Amino acid sequence: MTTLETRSLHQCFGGVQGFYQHPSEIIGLPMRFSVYQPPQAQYQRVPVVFFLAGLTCTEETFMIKAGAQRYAAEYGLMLVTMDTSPRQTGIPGETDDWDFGAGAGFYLDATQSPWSQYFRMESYITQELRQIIIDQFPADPNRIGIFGHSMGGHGALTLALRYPELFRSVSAFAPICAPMQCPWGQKAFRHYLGEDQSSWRQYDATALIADGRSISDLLIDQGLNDQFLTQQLYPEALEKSCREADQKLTLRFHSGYDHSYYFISTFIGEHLKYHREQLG
Ligand SMILES: N[C@@H](CCC(=O)N[C@@H](CS)C(=O)NCC(=O)O)C(=O)O
Repeated sequence: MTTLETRSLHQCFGGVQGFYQHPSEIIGLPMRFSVYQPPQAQYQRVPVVFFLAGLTCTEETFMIKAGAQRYAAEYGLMLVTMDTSPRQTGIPGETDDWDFGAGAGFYLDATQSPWSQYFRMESYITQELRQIIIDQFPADPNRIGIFGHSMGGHGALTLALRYPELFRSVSAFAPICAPMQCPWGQKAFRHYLGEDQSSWRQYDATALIADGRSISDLLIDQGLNDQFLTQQLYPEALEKSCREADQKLTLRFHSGYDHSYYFISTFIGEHLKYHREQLG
């Protein structure tokens, strides 16, 4: 069992907010993550929701900015967040861009050198981190959901579609819905996955649904004043794919809201309520 280094613990809404680091076998480097344990976790295993953050974020961003712990305590949900990529890999140029490399792992397993040696966030989350949460925290392994924001919304959608046996509920804030079609996704996929676009489809929620993958339900919130909406996010492409495939989708547009955590914190309570209901 991997040894966790506890970086800090904080009492929060009757539960415990913890920040951890461990030597990751799958990444081959130290990885950081954080867990909020609600008060109910003191005496029983509780349902869990993984949150995947967006570009430039770390394992701290959501826990500091989303205001989620109040609702997690109310609904008895454990929250798990992780860093958005491996760090300090030594790969030349890994910190040159804010939308690629460090802070931009895109929740996939890279196949192209040099990234493929370390950038394996898909396996890290679905195998190693999931197992740590089940083994070392009072988590109910049969009630795990996933959600995320922007790049992390893309991650939540694609991991839920690819691993329906692992994640029983899914939602997203302003997700990158069709990464094969937008500049952020094309840049990342070209470097991580190579030029052959047939290998990109498995990491594109709109394509996965068109190719027959499905999930029981899906909730997405999107601000209409989001500075990335028209260039990068393409919710209408996902909506079309869902409609054609008969995939259930609740896509809500909100006038005035931008891409920030002010938007996320406004709707976080509704997302956690949704996950609590879906997870039973
Ligand atoms: N660094 C970019 C913005 C990156 C950005 O907006 N990241 C989003 C996710 S895509 C985020 O959550 N940032 C962290 C924050 O708002 O605290 C810029 O300067 O335009």
